[in-house]
Amino acid sequence: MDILIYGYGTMAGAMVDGWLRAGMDPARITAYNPRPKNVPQDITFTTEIPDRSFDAVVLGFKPHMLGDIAPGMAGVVRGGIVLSILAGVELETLAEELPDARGWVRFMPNLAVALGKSPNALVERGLGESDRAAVTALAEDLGSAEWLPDESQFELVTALAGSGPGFVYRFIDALASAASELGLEEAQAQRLAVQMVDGAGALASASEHSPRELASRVASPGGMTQKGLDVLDDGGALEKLMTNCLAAARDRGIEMGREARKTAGKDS
Ligand SMILES: NC(=O)C1=CN([C@@H]2O[C@H](COP(=O)(O)OP(=O)(O)OC[C@H]3O[C@@H](n4cnc5c(N)ncnc54)[C@H](OP(=O)(O)O)[C@@H]3O)[C@@H](O)[C@H]2O)C=CC1
Ligand SMILES: O=C(O)[C@@H]1CCC=N1
Repeated sequence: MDILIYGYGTMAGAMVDGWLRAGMDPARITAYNPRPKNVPQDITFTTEIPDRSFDAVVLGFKPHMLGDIAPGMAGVVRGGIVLSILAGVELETLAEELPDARGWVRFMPNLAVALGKSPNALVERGLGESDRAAVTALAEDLGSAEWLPDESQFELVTALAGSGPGFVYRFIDALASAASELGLEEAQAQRLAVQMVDGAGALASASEHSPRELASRVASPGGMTQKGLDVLDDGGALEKLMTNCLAAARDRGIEMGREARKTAGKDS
């Protein structure tokens, strides 16, 4: 499968890093961006829209740009598979805007693709079995492939797994700032917070126990951790905060989908 990256920004660049890290032949990757970008050696880069089609085309631009950009993409997607990382943009909109493709996939990664550690949410229209297997392999090179049966929860999944690193980074930052506020040297607080989350995440991944169970294993009866957990749990504070956080992100995704349809002239 030869791949065109159409719009080489932060996320698409991280996907290329991940695929190369997983051993993909760089000759399979072409990247188009209207302005020059630093790209890994050995992939092909161009600031001109290629005049041929590709097996798969990753949409790497901003969601609201789809309506303006799609007409110029007919040639590159002809007969291929569209892999859209555009937040909020539905399969229906992709199929209407890029009708020359043979299949459309919403492929929602996060920035950990660069390390092969992203859960990648997937939902498709028009793929046969072998295309689906090929897309699964592309996702697994970047972490894992999580196919969804339909799009109904895709914005929520995007909030959790796509935006999620942003929420975790904010949590790490808050932990470090709090420790620094309470007297620890700032750089050391940040180092400790980052390494702690790294180890805790790895343990949660490897463990047979749920995160809830792991938390109670950390909290020795009558000890320090329980006192801290009591603050987070008071009135369901953390759970309420996270529910509001995910709902706000999800709802923005739904709104962005509407905006993309409007820009594409498909909605009022
Ligand atoms: N950042 C993240 O963690 C995630 C992002 N996404 C999705 O990834 C997409 C890109 O986001 P992100 O990487 O953060 O944003 P960036 O701004 O880094 O990337 C957008 C890219 O689109 C390029 N671009 C601008 N105009 C055009 C055009 N006419 N044709 C082709 N490319 C164009 C930009 O080029 P230039 O810089 O030269 O203007 C830039 O390289 C979004 O749709 C977003 O929803 C999905 C999951 C996670
Ligand atoms: O913030 C955004 O809209 C994109 C989608 C998921 C992560 N970044």
